[in-house]
Order: sequence, then C-alpha cells, then structure tokens
Amino acid sequence: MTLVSDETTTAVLSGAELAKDIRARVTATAAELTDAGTPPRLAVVVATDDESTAWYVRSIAKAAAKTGIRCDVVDLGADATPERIRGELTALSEEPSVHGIVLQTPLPGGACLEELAAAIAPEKDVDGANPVSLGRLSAGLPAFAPATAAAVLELLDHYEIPLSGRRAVVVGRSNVVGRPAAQLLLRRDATVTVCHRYTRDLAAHSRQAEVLVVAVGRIGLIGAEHISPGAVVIDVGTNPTEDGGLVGDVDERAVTGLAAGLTPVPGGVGPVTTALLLRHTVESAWRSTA
Ligand SMILES: NC(=O)C1=CN([C@@H]2O[C@H](COP(=O)(O)OP(=O)(O)OC[C@H]3O[C@@H](n4cnc5c(N)ncnc54)[C@H](OP(=O)(O)O)[C@@H]3O)[C@@H](O)[C@H]2O)C=CC1
Ligand SMILES: Nc1nc(=O)c2c([nH]1)NC[C@@H]1CN(c3ccc(C(=O)N[C@@H](CCC(=O)O)C(=O)O)cc3)C=[N+]21
Repeated sequence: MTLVSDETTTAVLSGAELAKDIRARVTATAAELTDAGTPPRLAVVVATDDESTAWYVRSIAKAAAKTGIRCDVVDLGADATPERIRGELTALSEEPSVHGIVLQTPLPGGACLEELAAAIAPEKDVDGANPVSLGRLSAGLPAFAPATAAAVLELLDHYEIPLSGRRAVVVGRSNVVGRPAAQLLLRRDATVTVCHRYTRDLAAHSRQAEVLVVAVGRIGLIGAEHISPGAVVIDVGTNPTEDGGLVGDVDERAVTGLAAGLTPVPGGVGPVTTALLLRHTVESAWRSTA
C-alpha cells in the first residue's frame, strides 16, 4: 500500500474571466472607432436550422451588442443555394461599412465551407475560413486565424503554459479548429502531432503530449489512459447531452488528478471564441481606417 499519493491537483483553466477581459478591451476600442466615425460592424451569415448554431449566433449577437459592435445576422434559411450564399458573402465583402463576415456551419446540402468562404474578402475574414487566410496562416504570414483555434492559444498564453520546444498533440484536423490550432502551435515552436479518424492507437500519441488539444465532437473520447501525468488539456469539444447540458470530449472525472490543467465545458474555449471574433472585428475596422 502506498502512503504517498502521486495525485496532481488539476487546475480548472476557465475561459470566462479571460473572455470578460477581452470584451472589456474590445468595448474600449469599439467606442474609439465609433467616435472616429467608423462604427465596427460584423455580419453573421446563417443557412441552417441547427439549434446549437442558433445558440452560438445569439451569443455572438448579444456579446456584440454589449461591446458596441453592430451585428447583423443574415439568415438565408436552411434551403439556401450555394449561389445565394456566395452572392451574399460577395455583397458583404463589397460593403465598406462591414468589417467582419462569418459564415456559420453546418451548411445546407453539404455545401463546402472552404469553397464558399473564398467569397469572403480576406481582410474581413474574422473567422479565418477563406482558404487564402488558412494558407497565409500555414505560411506564417499575417491572417485572421479561425476564432476557435485562436482561443486555444489565447487560453494557453493566459495561463502561461510554455509552448516552445514542447510536445503538443492536436486531436482533430478540421479547418475550423484542429488544423489551424496545429499551425498556431507550430508557429510557437511546439513539436506538433495531429491525430484524426485514421490514427492508429490514439492513446499512444496523446500520451506523448505535454499540451493536448482535443477537437473532435465525441463524448468521452479522452480518458485517463490518453494522458500523461502533468499534461495540460484543452477541450474544444461541445456535445449536447440528453438533459439539455453540454459536455466536452474529455472525461473530466477520469483526467482530474492526473492532468495539470483542463479547460471546462461549458466555460472554457467557447466564451473565448466569441470574444476573439469580436476582437478580430475591431482589428479589421481599425485597419480599414489606416
Ligand atoms: N467551443 C468552441 O468554440 C467550438 C467548439 N467546436 C466543437 O469542437 C468539436 C470539433 O469541431 P469541428 O472541428 O468543427 O468538427 P469536425 O467534425 O469538422 O471535425 C472532427 C475531427 O475529428 C476527427 N475525428 C473523428 N473521430 C475521431 C476519432 N475517433 N479519433 C480521432 N479523431 C477523430 C475527424 O477526423 P477526420 O478528419 O479523419 O474525419 C475530424 O478531423 C465539436 O464538438 C464542435 O462542436 C467547434 C467549433 C467551436
Ligand atoms: N464557421 C464556424 N465557426 C465556428 O466557430 C462555429 C461554427 N461555424 N459552427 C458552430 C460551432 C460551434 N461553436 C461554438 C462556439 C462557442 C460556444 C460556447 O461559447 N459555448 C458555451 C456554452 C453553451 C451552452 O451552455 O449551451 C461554453 O462553452 O461555455 C459553443 C459553440 C462555434 N462554431
């Protein structure tokens, strides 16, 4: 029997306070811009009936209103054609008073986000969805990163998690989260492994991680056997539960006492994502005045 426990205290890496700080700074910048005659404006294009997307859009609109950013939700309906969506994105790209454009997923009939997002002017692409933005990110050139991927890095920096030279593992490779998160970690000199559906022995890879980012969308994907003691775990997954709640991809109970830190769901990456979308919008508005 062991008398000395090797239990680690797992820090809760909350995003709520951080998001609040970001919104406070955005509010100040938005006020300055408005005084200077450039009221920041964000357009969110929606073409789905998906309930969780609707929730996300409402939370963007609410946060925008609170920070003094005009937010137009352009609902094209779940039967919108790709041509109609592309036309709207083109019109918004040409409208000088609009500084940020987001196209929400999912899209009708399997329309391709990357292809449609090519119609978003890169300087207004505040969710980094245009392939030009994704390419610039990969090339190490300035570009807006997808807000969720940016939120992962913002949280790691806020909690002063070192990245340079450290082993980072990203689970998931979508263009919205996993892939750009991996690019951002690489840019910060982490040694990055990306896992996906065809990865053999996920646990063998994820156990190597000093920083583990999980963005899959599967309840309980990551358990105790997937992490090494002392790892910092960023749980991006948001999975609705039967009782109307929301859980991540990480089995919180299993990794508590093992991980050094874990982002909660809700209250982790999500609120920071929304705040960064707004920050990107005021950045874009600011640049438009230069
Ligand atoms: N909090 C926030 O701000 C946000 C949260 N999310 C959430 O993050 C999650 C991921 O979103 P998103 O990237 O858009 O989802 P996608 O469905 O686009 O991508 C999921 C990724 O997970 C990979 N994957 C699927 N099954 C496994 C498995 N068993 N083992 C390893 N990898 C697997 C897929 O691999 P492959 O490529 O091989 O198919 C794919 O790359 C979702 O829960 C979503 O709701 C998303 C955006 C914002
Ligand atoms: N082009 C595109 N970019 C996206 O970033 C994108 C998208 N499409 N489609 C939908 C998903 C989903 N998503 C969320 C963002 C924040 C929360 C969030 O803040 N959630 C709260 C809780 C919500 C609750 O309690 O129900 C939290 O985590 O604390 C959730 C989900 C962004 N997405």
